Amino acid sequence: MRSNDRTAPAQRVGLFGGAFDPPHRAHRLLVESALDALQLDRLHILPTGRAWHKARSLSPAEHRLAMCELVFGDLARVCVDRRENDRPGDSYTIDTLDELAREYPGAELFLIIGEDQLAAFKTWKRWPEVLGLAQLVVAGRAGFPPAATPVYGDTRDDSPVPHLRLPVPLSPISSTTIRSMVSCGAEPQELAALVPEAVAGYISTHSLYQQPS
Ligand SMILES: Nc1ncnc2c1ncn2[C@@H]1O[C@H](COP(=O)(O)OP(=O)(O)OP(=O)(O)O)[C@@H](O)[C@H]1O
Ligand SMILES: O=C(O)c1ccc[n+]([C@@H]2O[C@H](COP(=O)([O-])O)[C@@H](O)[C@H]2O)c1
Repeated sequence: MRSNDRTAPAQRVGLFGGAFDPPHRAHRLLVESALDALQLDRLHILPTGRAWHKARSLSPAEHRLAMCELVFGDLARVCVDRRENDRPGDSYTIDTLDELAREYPGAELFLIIGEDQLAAFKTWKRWPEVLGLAQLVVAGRAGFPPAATPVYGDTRDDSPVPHLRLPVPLSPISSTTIRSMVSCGAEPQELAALVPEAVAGYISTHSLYQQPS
């Protein structure tokens, strides 16, 4: 099929952003599930540059990018995309979506987030425009009750945000737990259920997360 063939199906492009400080096994599971369930042609992993919405400062970008390569680098159709770290100022998803919509004209964009971010979604910059550019795809998260199902035509301020659900088992893993275990002296092998061995080794080699955060 020629690339300018009008009958060619639209490309399906996923975005998965996060602090990834560090990336962990639940992130990897979400990505595998999204590639499969959404039949994505491409999935951009987007480590946050400046997280305006987080109280703590993130670890240096080069460490988080390197750990993302260790977690996701072997997956076909997936790229670790550093653009939010190269852009000056706070990181906003709408800016990334604007860019990717231009880079993939006519593509269907899917924005993958966890239940905790869905709950905060109406605090995001220009969130109605985010919904105009991408389909939200939500993974349930242990400790966060599933959001209500949106009702077509409901325009109340507190109406549920339209989204698809990702069929992924609930996982209690968080980067916070990993940082806290490391700062309390956990050995790399004690992190085996939470991060791939290569990431546990990277954290240890670079002495990350030695102080409580
Ligand atoms: N266990 C999980 N289940 C479902 N979604 C998750 C899980 N962990 C992270 N996510 C989602 O992955 C994205 C990136 O998350 P992030 O890098 O902030 O990890 P985190 O574990 O939430 O980190 P932290 O504990 O530092 O807040 C977010 O959309 C978040 O909701
Ligand atoms: O654009 C926004 O205003 C916005 C507000 C909060 C979170 N986000 C994005 O949501 C993604 C997950 O955020 P977090 O805090 O769970 O790592 C990440 O890509 C953030 O940049 C984006």
